[in-house]
Amino acid sequence: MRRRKQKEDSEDDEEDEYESQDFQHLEMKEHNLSRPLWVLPNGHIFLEATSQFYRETTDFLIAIAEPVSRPRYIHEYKLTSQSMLSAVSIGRTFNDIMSALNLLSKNKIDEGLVRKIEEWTTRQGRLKLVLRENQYYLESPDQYLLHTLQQNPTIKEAVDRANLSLGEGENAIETVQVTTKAESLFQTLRSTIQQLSESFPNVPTTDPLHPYTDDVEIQREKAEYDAQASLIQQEQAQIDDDEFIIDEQIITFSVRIHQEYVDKVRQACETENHPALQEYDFIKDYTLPNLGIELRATSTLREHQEKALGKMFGGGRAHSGLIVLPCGAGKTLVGITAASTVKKGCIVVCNSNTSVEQWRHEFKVWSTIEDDRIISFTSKSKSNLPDSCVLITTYSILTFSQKRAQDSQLVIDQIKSRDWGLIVFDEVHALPANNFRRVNEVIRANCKLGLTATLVREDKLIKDLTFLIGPKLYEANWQDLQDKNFLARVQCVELLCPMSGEFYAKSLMERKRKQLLYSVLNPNKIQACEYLIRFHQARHDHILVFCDNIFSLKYYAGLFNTVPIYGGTPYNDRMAAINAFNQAEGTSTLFLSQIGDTSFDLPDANVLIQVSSHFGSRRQEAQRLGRILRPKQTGGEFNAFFYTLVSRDTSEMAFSAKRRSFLINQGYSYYSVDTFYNIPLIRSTPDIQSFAPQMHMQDPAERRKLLVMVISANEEEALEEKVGDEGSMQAERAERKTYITHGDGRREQIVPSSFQALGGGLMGRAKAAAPKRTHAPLFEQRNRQLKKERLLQADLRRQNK
Ligand SMILES: Nc1ncnc2c1ncn2[C@@H]1O[C@H](COP(=O)(O)OP(=O)(O)OP(=O)(O)O)[C@@H](O)[C@H]1O
Repeated sequence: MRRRKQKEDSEDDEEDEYESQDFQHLEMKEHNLSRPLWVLPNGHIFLEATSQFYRETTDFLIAIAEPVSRPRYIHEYKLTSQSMLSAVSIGRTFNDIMSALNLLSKNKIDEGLVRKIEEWTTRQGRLKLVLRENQYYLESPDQYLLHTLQQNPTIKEAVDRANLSLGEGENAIETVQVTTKAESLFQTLRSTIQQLSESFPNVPTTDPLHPYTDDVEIQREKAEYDAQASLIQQEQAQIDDDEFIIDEQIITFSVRIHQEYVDKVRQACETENHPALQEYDFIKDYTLPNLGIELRATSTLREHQEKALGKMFGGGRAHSGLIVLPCGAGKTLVGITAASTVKKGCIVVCNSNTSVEQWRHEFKVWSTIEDDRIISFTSKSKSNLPDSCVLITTYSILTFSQKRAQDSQLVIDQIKSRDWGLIVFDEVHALPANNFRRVNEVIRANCKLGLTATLVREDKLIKDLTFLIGPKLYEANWQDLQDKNFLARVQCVELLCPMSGEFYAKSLMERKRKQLLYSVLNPNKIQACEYLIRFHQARHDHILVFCDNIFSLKYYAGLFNTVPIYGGTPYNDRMAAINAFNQAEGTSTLFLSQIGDTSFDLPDANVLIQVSSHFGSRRQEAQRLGRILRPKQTGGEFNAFFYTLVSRDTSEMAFSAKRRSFLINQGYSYYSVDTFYNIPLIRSTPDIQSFAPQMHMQDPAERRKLLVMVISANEEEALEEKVGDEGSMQAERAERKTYITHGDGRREQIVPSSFQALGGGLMGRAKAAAPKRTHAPLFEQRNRQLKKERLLQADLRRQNK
């Protein structure tokens, strides 16, 4: 595990790699001033965010390319094989893409890149695995490809089995479906280019971001810009004529495959280098019973939610894939709308019991579904399934591999015995791929939707998601949502705290793992943290303090007489603290371990201070930022504050730089300051020092006491808390033991204290409840520490004299 973590941290993602090349000799096109894109031969695309065509061009780029970095003025995207798969899955074709790119690019597009795009789009887009009228088909416009694929033994077997099960008079192998080319092209490119043409006459003059001012020279340039815009408009009209008004026919061939082979056939197509996109023709599904669910008349989708769902349901079929929206942008409503559109049995899988309850609540708020049609299946709640329902459960329940409680097993058997219209994977990025495979084994779902805030994962397992669920269908731009007030406006600050001399000196004598404790409990960092807490308390803010190391978390929380929230916090204490935080009228402060990264709903939090974190994890940084992203009604330029406290000259500095990179690429700017007086918000606030005299760590005796405590801590105490599925599984195990069967067959539930210690079935680690293992190396280590402690005490006594 440890080794894996290190691997995650050391690995650099492909996103980070950037080939530096000389692009001075790009051939510029006519009217390049008003075209918004630079398309480089290496597939990187740069968008001028100041362009009048910014909005439409962004929609187009999001559909065909991976966002690399989107700061305020210039956005960078990258064309990749995966992004092309996503583009093809939502109906883009090579011609669509090239027409739009040629129109929008300032420079002529490199021939090599054009060939690459052609290869990506034609190879990947040619095959679909379609569920139509309750039969599975491999579908392609390329008849030869379908024949070739049938040479693969698995696909051949799947086709042969399907033929065996055909009824008399049914058509044998291939069927033909016809659509017009004009129709399909119209549906795709039209939306992009027509929107562009509509916006051409409106050259902005008052846009503050726009580079044009009153200067005479600039006015001349602007006139030229206007003239170019109308020329491009004509060019666009020309494209309409050439590309759209062709009433040609596209013929689609399909071959039927047996239902039992669906996953194997997908795998085989992948191996043959022709990944099959999954589509579900839910309108023509007459086998699965319908589910009575509609969105309420009062539920109005936001623009980004509509766009995401538009991609999922393009062409009247449901496309399996991933939707990426930042925390707080309304993924839950996207999932609920998808369920209300498909109107068949739906499973939602989330990562904690708390999330299960939240989803249940939101289904009731946004949709008309009857109460008895929403079933929560957790370690605490189990019931029989009606013929069609929304089932909300957790990953750990579905993937639990040991013997289950009898009533759990009954529910699992019911889940396995039927087909589901839709499965929604919440927080899809957080789970290992083998868990998804296990979920796939348990559930047969016709369409799969993965929801996530970030597709960043240090271990590259994210690529497996494309295979297991489907390509990315939509990814929102964080800054755009912030500008529209759908997200809070966050100021990010990294505060560098010098290591206090005695802590630094002693930490050098320790092994790497233990050094972490010295950096987290660095008295200067504690002071900075306390200062920020007191400052924001005075503003009546809702403050979250994150610390992944439990030993330190307890210390920080202790300074404020607060209960720390981590895996070992008893369930009732935990919920009481969270409820108090959410209901507080004035200020409130919560100290959390990494179980707070995703598990709890804390909508009012607007300040986050992290004193320790999981190495260089960009995903955790993004998740944590998400904790304060819920839109806020108040505030000036910024209404949420994200602080990372870093001990100078320690490994924390390198990790911090890596953690920030994801958010910087989302357009957030970080202030790095070396004293809290330089934090912009604090500098502009009067009376900033008024509470300084009451603060901890001013008395040398208190610092020494802390130093002794850190020295005497053992290495295990320097470790992070381990959270995730494991905790929930342990809860499930504990839960199994909580039943006794009486002589008359009656079962009675008992809640043992260890179960309480686990947090009553929520996330958390049994570590706190489990007895500590004792063995020789630990004794030796302890002895070494005692010796060090005695030496230090003597040292301190000498200094005091
Ligand atoms: N279309 C909408 N209209 C009004 N409110 C909305 C809409 N969509 C979402 N919200 C509200 O925005 C808030 C955040 O939504 P939600 O919890 O679904 O976000 P999320 O993306 O799942 O965030 P997280 O990852 O933090 O759970 C909720 O209070 C939700 O009710």
